[in-house]
Amino acid sequence: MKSELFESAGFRHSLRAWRRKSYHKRKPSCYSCGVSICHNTSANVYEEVVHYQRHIDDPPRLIVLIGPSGVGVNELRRRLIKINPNTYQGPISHTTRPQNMGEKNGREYHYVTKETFAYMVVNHKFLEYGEHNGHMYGTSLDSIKEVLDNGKICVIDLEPHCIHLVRNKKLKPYIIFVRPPSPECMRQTRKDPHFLASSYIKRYFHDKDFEEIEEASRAMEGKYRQFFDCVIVNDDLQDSCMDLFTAIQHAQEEPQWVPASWFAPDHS
Ligand SMILES: Nc1ncnc2c1ncn2[C@@H]1O[C@H](COP(=O)(O)OP(=O)(O)OP(=O)(O)O)[C@@H](O)[C@H]1O
Repeated sequence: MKSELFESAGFRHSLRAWRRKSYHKRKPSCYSCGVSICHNTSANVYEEVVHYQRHIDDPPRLIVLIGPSGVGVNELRRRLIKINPNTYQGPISHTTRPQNMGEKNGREYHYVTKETFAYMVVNHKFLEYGEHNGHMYGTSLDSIKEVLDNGKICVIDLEPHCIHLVRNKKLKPYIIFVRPPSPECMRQTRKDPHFLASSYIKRYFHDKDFEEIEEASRAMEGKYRQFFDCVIVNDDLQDSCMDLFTAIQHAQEEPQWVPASWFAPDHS
């Protein structure tokens, strides 16, 4: 749990801040294709699907949370892990920032040199990576597999243009879209919380933020809806946590529709 707290305080803000910067520059980077804007959504509306029931000996399915910035993806993920750190875990990220006193390599982060980080980038080791305050941060695919191999349910938040990087037979992701409630409901429920505004300063929500979140949500859903296994409306925080918990249990224990290609023989 400790590592998760450190991680959310440090890396999440760093990566999310970097993502925002990327939006403004209109240059999100995608490791798999190396281009600045990746449209590789593998969108196949007529995808063949089969029923899949996870076997008890199979590794847990990866849980992916997607949602517009400010909707509460990180809060839901943080609460879920905090409530049951023996069951849920986030991947340990890599960083080039120096290790602080009291931190342990592999607990808060994997601390690596700039050269090692660059090597990992070139070798497509990262699902997402970015720079913040002069240091690099990244989530490696191996760190996700490590959590799953330990029998824990790995919960990540991801930008939707990266869905195709995890949507494969090895990770068998279950993708949950976190949708905002109406702006009016957000106004009522988000009176106290602060969020990371595009100026990278934490401040109270403004009315305009709620409209922007709703707009971003609509755009995201319009483009990526076919990949979502489940939608949670984040109105009341406790209810949403419960919905998330229930959805994850369903994903792990009950039959779900998944792409038939996950069970096709390998042609290697
Ligand atoms: N259902 C809710 N009710 C009230 N406050 C909420 C709810 N969900 C999230 N919040 C609060 O809203 C703020 C923004 O949430 P969070 O940081 O999780 O957003 P996010 O989707 O991860 O976006 P970002 O990319 O900006 O970090 C936080 O202060 C969080 O505690």
